[in-house]
Amino acid sequence: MSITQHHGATTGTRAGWLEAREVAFAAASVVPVETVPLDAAVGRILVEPVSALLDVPHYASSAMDGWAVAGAGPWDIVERAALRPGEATAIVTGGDIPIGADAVVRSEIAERFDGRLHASTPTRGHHIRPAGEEATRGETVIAAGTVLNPAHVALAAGAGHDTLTVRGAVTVSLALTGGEVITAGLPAAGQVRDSFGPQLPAMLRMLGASVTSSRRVADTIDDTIAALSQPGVALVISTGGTGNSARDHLRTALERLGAEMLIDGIRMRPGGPTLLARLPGGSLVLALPGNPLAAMLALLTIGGPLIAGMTGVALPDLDTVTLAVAVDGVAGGAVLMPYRLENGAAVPNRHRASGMMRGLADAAGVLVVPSDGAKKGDRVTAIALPWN
Ligand SMILES: Nc1nc2c(c(=O)[nH]1)N[C@H]1C(S)=C(S)[C@@H](COP(=O)(O)OP(=O)(O)OC[C@H]3O[C@@H](n4cnc5c(N)ncnc54)[C@H](O)[C@@H]3O)O[C@H]1N2
Ligand code: MOO
Repeated sequence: MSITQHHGATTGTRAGWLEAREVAFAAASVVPVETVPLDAAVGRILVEPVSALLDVPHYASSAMDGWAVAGAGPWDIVERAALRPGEATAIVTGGDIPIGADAVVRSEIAERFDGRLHASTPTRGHHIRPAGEEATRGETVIAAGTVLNPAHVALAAGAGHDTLTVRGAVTVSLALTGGEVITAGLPAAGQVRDSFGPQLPAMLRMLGASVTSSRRVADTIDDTIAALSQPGVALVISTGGTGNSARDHLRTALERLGAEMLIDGIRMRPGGPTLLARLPGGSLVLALPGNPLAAMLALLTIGGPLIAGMTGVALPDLDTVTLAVAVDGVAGGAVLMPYRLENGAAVPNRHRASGMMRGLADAAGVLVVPSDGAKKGDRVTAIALPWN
């Protein structure tokens, strides 16, 4: 196929912007939940509420190094696990409070002489951490749906758990095309520094998926087919090659693999050539355009909903912002514009052409401007950025 031939044209009808989100969300099969050790649960979404398997703490303990005392002082010093009034026994922080003890006296305010312990008599319960102070047995301490942080998994350990059941991890294989792409140093004319290698794994992590493999695809049909059809991979995300030029093999590869086109282009700019396809084995291919901003906006448009669907959580909400200025639309679809906020209202950033990153790098979010544009003061749909 020659590059003068109808490049970027679609074989089917392009999806509307909102429709594309919904199609991507609905296309996803939920990854099965898994039970993982506590340290592997950080960042995952809890499926079942965590309840305390015992009182936390499960026994009354001392909050200080010192003396467990019973009744009023001075006290006879004994070495026993049960005290009678007028007796004291040494105790360390965290130590089990002896039966009959009323309080703990800190070591530095007590004096030992005449074989007895002297200090003013503490109030009942002083420096004793009662059992069940943090949670009682059976009490829910972490709600289902929580994204687990390091404190949550420590809390689960304290509540007696060894593992947690979390939503399945969405894993992604990346297939990056582009013979002109170089990964280090200064590019010569006709070459371009790789935008995707450094940003896609982090971006996908923020959207709730993790990249488990990444390969550079040669400009050949065979290598493209091999990259898209990896056994056991539920989601392949490719970059570039979505056009119809002689060097773009993606569509041909999908056709040869017998893929079902779920989204054959989106009525949006940049990012219009984005594809979503299902291979006969059930795995999904999200094909992002090669232009860096187009790819990021496509990922925000349908990548987020797709990963949410695979994770088994709700379709992400959209924002609405007030425009500080009038903006022009473009016939045929939504225009996505990274914006900044000035006095609480949105102003489109400069440097937002399809191949640029500056506008997005400094953005508060991305406006979704309707094809007929919008006036100053209008409320317009916006996408939040996962790093803001
Ligand atoms: N005749 C037409 N040409 C184009 C059309 C069209 O409708 N008719 N659509 C344009 C649009 S819109 C987009 S978007 C791109 C889609 O291009 P591809 O997905 O085929 O991507 P490539 O051609 O491989 O690359 C496009 C552009 O992106 C650069 N690129 C690719 N990979 C990387 C990377 N890893 N890091 C940085 N930059 C990358 C590549 O060098 C190209 O400049 O097609 C338009 N053309
Ligand atoms: O998706 Mo293309 O510009 O719209 O870059």
